Amino acid sequence: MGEILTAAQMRAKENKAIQGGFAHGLTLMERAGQGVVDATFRVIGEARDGFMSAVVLCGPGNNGGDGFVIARVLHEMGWQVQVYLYGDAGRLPPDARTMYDRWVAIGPVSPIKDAVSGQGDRPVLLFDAMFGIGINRPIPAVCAQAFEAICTRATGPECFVVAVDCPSGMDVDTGAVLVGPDGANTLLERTDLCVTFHAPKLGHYLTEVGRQRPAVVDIGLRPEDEVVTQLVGPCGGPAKEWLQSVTALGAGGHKYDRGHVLVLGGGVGKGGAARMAARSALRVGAGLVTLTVPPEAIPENAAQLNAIMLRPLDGADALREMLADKRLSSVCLGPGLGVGDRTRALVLAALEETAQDGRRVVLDADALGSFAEDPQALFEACHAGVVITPHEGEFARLFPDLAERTRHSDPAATGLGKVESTCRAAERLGATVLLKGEATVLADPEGRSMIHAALYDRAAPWLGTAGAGDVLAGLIAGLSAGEQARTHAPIDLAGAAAWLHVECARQFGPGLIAEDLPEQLPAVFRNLGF
Ligand SMILES: NC(=O)C1=CN([C@@H]2O[C@H](COP(=O)(O)OP(=O)(O)OC[C@H]3O[C@@H](n4cnc5c(N)ncnc54)[C@H](O)[C@@H]3O)[C@@H](O)[C@H]2O)[C@@H](O)CC1
Ligand SMILES: [K+]
Repeated sequence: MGEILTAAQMRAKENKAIQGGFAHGLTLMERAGQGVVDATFRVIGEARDGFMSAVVLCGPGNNGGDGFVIARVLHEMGWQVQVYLYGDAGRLPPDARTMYDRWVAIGPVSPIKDAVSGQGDRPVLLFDAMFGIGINRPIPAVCAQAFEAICTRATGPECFVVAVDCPSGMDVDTGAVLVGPDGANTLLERTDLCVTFHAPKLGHYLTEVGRQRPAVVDIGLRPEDEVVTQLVGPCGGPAKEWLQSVTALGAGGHKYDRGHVLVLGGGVGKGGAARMAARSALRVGAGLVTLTVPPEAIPENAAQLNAIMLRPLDGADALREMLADKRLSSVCLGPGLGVGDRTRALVLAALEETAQDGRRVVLDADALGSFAEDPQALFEACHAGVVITPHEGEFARLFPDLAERTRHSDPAATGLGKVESTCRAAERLGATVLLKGEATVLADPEGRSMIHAALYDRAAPWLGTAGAGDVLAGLIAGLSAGEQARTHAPIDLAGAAAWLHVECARQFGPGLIAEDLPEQLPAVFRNLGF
């Protein structure tokens, strides 16, 4: 899994390298600027004769410093480069000032307001080096206007927009674009490629910044030595190797080694969600799956199930008795269970029975909805083996204060990014939280956090379909049941489930309905080389 940083972590890393004497700020900036140019040409290919024009928009901080390096590197390659600066050159920070001086020995710098008229030809390349990780308020209107005016100049080729570190105005911790009262910021939507340094930042995987994943330039900083957020996935290596340890599939062995999942289902006519969860648990590798439902719902379920076993369940006491059998190695509650007292009692019974031995419990949908009036009761009962899988609405009902502060558009000092609020929720709960979305965020009470982004080359918008969440809950329960699960933290299993969920959707393609997801798993595993 790859590592992703907050702005503060990136700054700390740079400061440590510079103060520790491992790197000079100017060297880092030189590598950053050169790296942006290299990454750009890797994507667009070599320049076409006669169309070698670029514009670099530089800001008042070190992001602007990168811009002056970019301008110089392009000039040395024979490009015609126009450079615009927002702010006063006399107030640039020292490294950026040095890079400015090196550029002005080569070519002119115009004030950014000169670009607002839209005169001149559109350049082939437009570099946004106005603001990077140092932005703390919306970008000045003149910067947004100059950018837009260049993109919409009347003549010239379509320009390819490169965001240096991030589209200016993006808060890299939350992925939110800071927009002032005086205008729009079109930088995010117009960005073709974002090139960042050392490691992606959270915002790059909470929001799409460009038409493909951001390019990451190695500027010579050391790898992470502290806990940082991880990006779920095989991260360059073969997916099979990564999944082999997390799933029970590599193990072979007896069905009992692959665990026994208990899924609780709802009443008559409400059984589809739990059946999909159960089927997903079985397909993803659990050895056995039992669905347990109110006695009156047995005939309906019996008519639908074959490989999945079926047992009647009267209520919470009966569930306690059932869970006294420790061979039931993970439990999934919520899909189609119904909101209300019965579900509350079932959840509390399951949590109590599993608290001592750390058996894994997945709580989704109605299992969470049943605690909307009294989240504290859920917090008190949860233990480290639990994974909750709320969507944003369910999250807001359990953690109203955190949700309020996470509203995407709120860049105020009290705002929280999705990652930070999920971490706080996990801490409060004492259990793992998987907050669903295009960018799914996971956090556990040990302080680990992950993002699983269904963005860029892993976008699967058709996954937003009824019942997809029930499948995800079943996948997590299925991965949590086997012997192998004992050596993995719940967050790692939940992350792998989220990855497989999206992989199924991507391999199936548009037209997908939730039932297709577990049926796609065999092809997914086969294509991965299992
Ligand atoms: N030596 C280093 O520290 C390196 C820094 N790098 C670059 O430096 C960037 C961070 O540099 P900085 O910390 O200087 O921050 P930025 O260049 O992102 O911008 C901060 C500057 O803009 C001002 N500012 C913020 N919001 C503003 C607004 N709305 N209106 C007007 N001014 C505003 C701040 O007061 C500050 O002067 C990174 O994103 C990266 O591009 C890279 O060159 C790698 C090496
Ligand atoms: K930028």
